Amino acid sequence: MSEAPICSVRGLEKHYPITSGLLRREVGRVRAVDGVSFDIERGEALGIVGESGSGKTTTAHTVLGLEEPTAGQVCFDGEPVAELTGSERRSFRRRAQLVVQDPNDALDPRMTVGEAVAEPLRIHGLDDADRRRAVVADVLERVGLSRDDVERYPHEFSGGEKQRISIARALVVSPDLIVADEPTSALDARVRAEILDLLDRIRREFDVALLFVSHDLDVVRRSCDRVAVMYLGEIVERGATGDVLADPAHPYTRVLLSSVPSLDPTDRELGRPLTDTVPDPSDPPAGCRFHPRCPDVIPPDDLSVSTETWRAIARFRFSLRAGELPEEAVGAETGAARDGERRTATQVRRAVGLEEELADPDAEQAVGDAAASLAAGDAAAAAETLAAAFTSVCERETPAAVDRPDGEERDGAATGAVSCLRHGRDGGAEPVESTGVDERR
Ligand SMILES: Nc1ncnc2c1ncn2[C@@H]1O[C@H](COP(=O)(O)OP(=O)(O)OP(=O)(O)O)[C@@H](O)[C@H]1O
Repeated sequence: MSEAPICSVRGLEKHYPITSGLLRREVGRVRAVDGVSFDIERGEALGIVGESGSGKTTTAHTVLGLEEPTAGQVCFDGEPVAELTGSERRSFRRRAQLVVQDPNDALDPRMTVGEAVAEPLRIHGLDDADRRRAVVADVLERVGLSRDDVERYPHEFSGGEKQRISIARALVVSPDLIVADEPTSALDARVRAEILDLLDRIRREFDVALLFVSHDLDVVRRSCDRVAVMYLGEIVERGATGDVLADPAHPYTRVLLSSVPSLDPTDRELGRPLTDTVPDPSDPPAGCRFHPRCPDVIPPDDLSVSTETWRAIARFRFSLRAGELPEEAVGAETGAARDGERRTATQVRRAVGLEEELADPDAEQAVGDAAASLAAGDAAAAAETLAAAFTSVCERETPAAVDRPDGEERDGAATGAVSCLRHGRDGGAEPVESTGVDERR
């Protein structure tokens, strides 16, 4: 593709200050978006996918200029958005439109459909009322409504129809980019499919680019040419949708995929995160931000246990830190044991799946000590022992984005990238594909 992208995002950051006291002194920052880069080509559909709180909406709003970036740059049609003034800024506001999840947020209940869809035209300078009426009637038909709907009010329409009206409002000013933030999550499956079909048709008919923000991989699979996967304010993997979903290179992408109910149980188990708690974006984990949840977290070089055992150790360590240990593993003094009885170290080890003696003597010593500390109610000592004995490179090194292993090339450049230390390290470990095989003894 030789034409410059319609939108180009580089090193984008959006941090929200956390303040305290009367003087509202800054005591921290929510790193909602933390160094994100991507391009949206003209006429393509790019999906941003990730769990709640990963920074998708903040990215979308910052792209549209609704939020000011803390750092980094958004260029629209080659121009830095932050530097646009006057008519250029107005033109950007027309050319980049937003469709939100709940159409009720976009529609004034006191305005007729005709008024609602005509409003952006008026704001952007189409003063001729007859012309406006003609354009509105045409757009309503293009989104699957009737030109006779102009006199009706939003409450007379179903959820799906209201979303069509809000799409008509975006489309009426002939944008080059529509940012659709969870456009179908409030709709039932049948209507969702209809709205996705509509957006797809609009993209082709009007050659408008779409930025889809969604937590739903099925939406992305269905509607997007390319996908960027976000976790805790960062893009961890991006590439052609087919490549990324068929062969995810980042463990987080596998975790997201494994939450899709249609997968077979083996795939689902492979993508099970070590812990469920998403860390606070004001205090993200060091190194790879996903490491405390990552089922493929890299073991210490000198550890000689099976992959399965390493996973159990890592789960023990990070669940303890996240406060997610099973009740059976928690000593009475920590206040969480149901029966108020003290646990034995053996019971703790059984509860975390490490009851058998480990072949590696150092690992055995550390797990035994940690279990004993926990049984005695000293969770802090247990956490310290595990952290000292089982430090992963994933918490020391921040992964750089490297080409996806099987990424196709376009114009000589790889189309996909992954930020995971399992890829691209010199002699680095390959992604873990199997469970239960003792690979390290
Ligand atoms: N105005 C704000 N002030 C402080 N923190 C914010 C603000 N807006 C968002 N955040 C925080 O930034 C992080 C990213 O939020 P964002 O809404 O962008 O995520 P998301 O991936 O779109 O999630 P969701 O799907 O739940 O909307 C969250 O931790 C959120 O609490």
